[in-house]
Amino acid sequence: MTEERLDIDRLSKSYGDVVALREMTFDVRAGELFGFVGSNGAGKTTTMRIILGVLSHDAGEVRWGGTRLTQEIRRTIGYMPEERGLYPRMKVGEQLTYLARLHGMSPGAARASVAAWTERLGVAGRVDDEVQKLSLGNQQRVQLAAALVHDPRILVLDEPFSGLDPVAVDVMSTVLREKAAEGIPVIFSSHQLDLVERLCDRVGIVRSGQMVAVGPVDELRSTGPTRLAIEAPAATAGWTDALTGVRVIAQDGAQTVLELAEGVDDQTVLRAALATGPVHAFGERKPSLTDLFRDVVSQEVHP
Ligand SMILES: Nc1ncnc2c1ncn2[C@@H]1O[C@H](COP(=O)(O)OP(=O)(O)OP(=O)(O)O)[C@@H](O)[C@H]1O
Repeated sequence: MTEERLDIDRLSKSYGDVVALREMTFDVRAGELFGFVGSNGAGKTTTMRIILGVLSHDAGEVRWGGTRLTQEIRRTIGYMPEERGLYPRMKVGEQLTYLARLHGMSPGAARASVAAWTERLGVAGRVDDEVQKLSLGNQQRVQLAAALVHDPRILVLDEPFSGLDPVAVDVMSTVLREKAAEGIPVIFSSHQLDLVERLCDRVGIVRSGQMVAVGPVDELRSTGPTRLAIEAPAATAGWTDALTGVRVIAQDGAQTVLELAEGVDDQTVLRAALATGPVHAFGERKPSLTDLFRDVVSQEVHP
């Protein structure tokens, strides 16, 4: 396979007795923004660190364009580590130039790239300040600049949105979309599911070190059992009790959200709702990414 695609193929990793990854498998295609989600400890950071080569793994491999990742390919990855990786006492501009040079850029190209990215990310006025003098959000902007400054061919970002104000979230989102539009595969982890749902081409949900659902958000939302949202103001609690294969997911005032088992006829549910009095709304409700995530997490195995 020569397509420019990052293949994460059956990665396994244990830390002593703790199994962090169990044959983690997915791919990130050139030009797509891939959201990597999962509960705390599900294995996202471990996967990303293995992709980067800063952490060893027990089995499996990572390929780029069909070739097992070499150090040379890894040098072309732009990485934003979760623990962040800037030198607190080094000046922003010096640090970014140093990183660009480390990735093989000429002094002139490095300086131009630093100027362009600090401007773009709104920290151009801080290039002569030490990193530790910046607010956390601004440090994060610098951290993104550090991932981008060497013109990477692949972007791997561990929770890039955490702690950012809404304006910075917009800037970060736009930059990531642009990078994907340039044909770069972009993978990022996040717990901000609304944002992931809005931004990503595809999403992967991880549970206990395994990829359990992957695909475009719309596709994932169309899978699974049918859910109905019904607004019946006269209905009292327990109005669905007599219905077989019907589970109440949420009850909020006049609105009830139900999940139907396979083969349950929604018209039977409608008749039951009408038997309670007027029905003001009745329709299918697709789960949000947050709903899907909750479903996945509720099946979590705790070793
Ligand atoms: N250095 C380590 N030593 C021992 N166990 C570790 C180490 N790093 C991670 N783990 C364990 O490996 C598992 C996966 O952790 P990882 O940090 O990859 O999860 P995550 O999905 O990134 O979580 P979060 O959303 O909280 O950042 C967890 O059970 C964690 O406790």
